[in-house]
Amino acid sequence: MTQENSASSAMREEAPYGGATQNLKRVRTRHFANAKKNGIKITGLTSYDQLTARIFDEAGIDFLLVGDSAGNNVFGYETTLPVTVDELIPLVRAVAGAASRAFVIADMPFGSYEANTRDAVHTAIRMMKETGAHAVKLEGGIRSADQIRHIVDAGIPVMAHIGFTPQSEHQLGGHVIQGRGAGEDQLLADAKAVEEAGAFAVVLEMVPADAAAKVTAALSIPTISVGAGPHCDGQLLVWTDWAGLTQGRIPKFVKQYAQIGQTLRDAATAWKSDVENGEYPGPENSY
Ligand SMILES: Nc1nc(=O)c2c([nH]1)NC[C@@H]1CN(c3ccc(C(=O)N[C@@H](CCC(=O)O)C(=O)O)cc3)CN21
Ligand SMILES: CC(C)C(=O)C(=O)O
Ligand SMILES: [Mg+2]
Repeated sequence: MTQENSASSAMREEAPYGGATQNLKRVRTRHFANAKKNGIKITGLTSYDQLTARIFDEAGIDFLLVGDSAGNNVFGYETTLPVTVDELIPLVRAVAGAASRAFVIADMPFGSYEANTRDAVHTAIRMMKETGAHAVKLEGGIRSADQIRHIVDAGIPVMAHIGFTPQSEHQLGGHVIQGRGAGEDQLLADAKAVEEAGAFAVVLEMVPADAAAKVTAALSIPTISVGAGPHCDGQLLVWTDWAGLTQGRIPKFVKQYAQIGQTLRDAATAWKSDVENGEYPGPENSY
């Protein structure tokens, strides 16, 4: 039996107990393909540090994306545009070092791949060499197909990202849903282009569910939804949105699974009060 066959039959057995890749030593690109073939949903979260990486890895999340959304969530920028490769690399290294099972993907920052295929390959190689990531992600469909092909030719798996692409939010005119009406043909053409260029999966961000369903049916590679409805092959969210840590406007597609922000605020308030009242540190916290 080939490795391919044993992996997919193993996944069929595991499916009822814990998702696409539960008992695997390390998630690989072939498991993304197998999951689509077998109708098992793929799960991903962003992560920017070793603490969350370890927790999400232990929970069995299939892949961790070290997103340039670190610009908002770690560095406090208003957009992802100012993020540099040098800023992102230490975060990717932290996540890759902490994840023993999850597939770790390094986002390519704005300005690090668009101008030409040389820049794209150079950045992707830096990411792999200096971080221990297993793949890179970049934004754009037809416009990024040459870059995807050249990175794949260098031996690096690429996750594509189409629909709403935050690095071009000023061109798109804000956080606008993509793939509506005539935009559906563009979305399908972009999806086909990244598949043909060799991407192993494609993120669809802020796309109507029915358009995402058509893309998912038209592609052999898995589609990963970020606000693209239930018919994609997998789901991905920005962890700080999902855990209730982000301040300000949260997109409608996010469902919050925790209220970490409120938990931390309550903890800080209680601790401040205990210190001021002389209740902390007690004898049990003193030498
Ligand atoms: N996945 C993701 N992409 C992002 O670009 C992003 C995040 N998450 N989380 C943090 C911030 C917040 N962002 C967003 C993105 C969209 C809306 C939003 O309200 N969108 C409208 C739809 C807009 C439309 O009608 O075209 C919504 O109702 O969700 C808000 C904040 C952008 N950032
Ligand atoms: C929202 C995802 C797809 C992303 O690109 C990021 O977190 O940077
Ligand atoms: Mg990103």
